[in-house]
Amino acid sequence: MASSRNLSRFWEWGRKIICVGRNYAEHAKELKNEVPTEPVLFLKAPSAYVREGAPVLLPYYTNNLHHEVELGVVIGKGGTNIAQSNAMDHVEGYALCLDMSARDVQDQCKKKGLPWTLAKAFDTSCPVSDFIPKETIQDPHNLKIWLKVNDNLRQEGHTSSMIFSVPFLISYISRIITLEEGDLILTGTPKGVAAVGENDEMAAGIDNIITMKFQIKKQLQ
Ligand SMILES: O=C(O)/C=C/C(=O)CC(=O)C(=O)O
Ligand SMILES: [Mg+2]
Repeated sequence: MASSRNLSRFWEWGRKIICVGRNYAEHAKELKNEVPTEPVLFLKAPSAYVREGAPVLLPYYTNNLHHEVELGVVIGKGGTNIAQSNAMDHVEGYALCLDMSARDVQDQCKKKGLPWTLAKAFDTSCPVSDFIPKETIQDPHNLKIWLKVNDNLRQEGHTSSMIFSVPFLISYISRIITLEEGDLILTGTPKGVAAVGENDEMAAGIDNIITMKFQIKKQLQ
């Protein structure tokens, strides 16, 4: 699945960030949501990307910014109506990702029936690790992902607990939104989401494959 351009800096491509919500039953339950029978999808803007060394911003309009650690899937070969049986041929690699979420804003949006854009798609809402080549991960459904805040473990989950598998998600999404080279799919977070505040340090990892660290800073108005 050779790509025409190097995807090891996929965040520079400006392509879509497609997020799957409520893909772990324990997380759906901790936020008092029903366990879904179909994937819940939303989007982040490419300006949501942030890399280690730069801060994750605490938006001025939230009092409850949550961390969500997630496995990201980097698309190498685009397509529409991709069959589940071929879906993994469209994967170039993976990344460890955070889906930073302004939970109070999201709750308000849910109450008012409004989209989640303010809660989920703001600048720096998608911290990402280095690119992980596909060959490094034999099975994306056999990984432990974790997140600590100031050295305290907050989230530890196993990707075997995903409700919808990576091939299913690729196939499902591609029937609605054409997938393109450089797109990133966030596959949902396990339980343990909680608030972070100014100057907190988040560290996250996938097994012994990758780790990353980010600090929270207040957004200047
Ligand atoms: O439904 C809610 O209240 C919240 C859902 C999410 O934030 C979904 C995710 O982003 C996720 O499960 O990873
Ligand atoms: Mg999420």
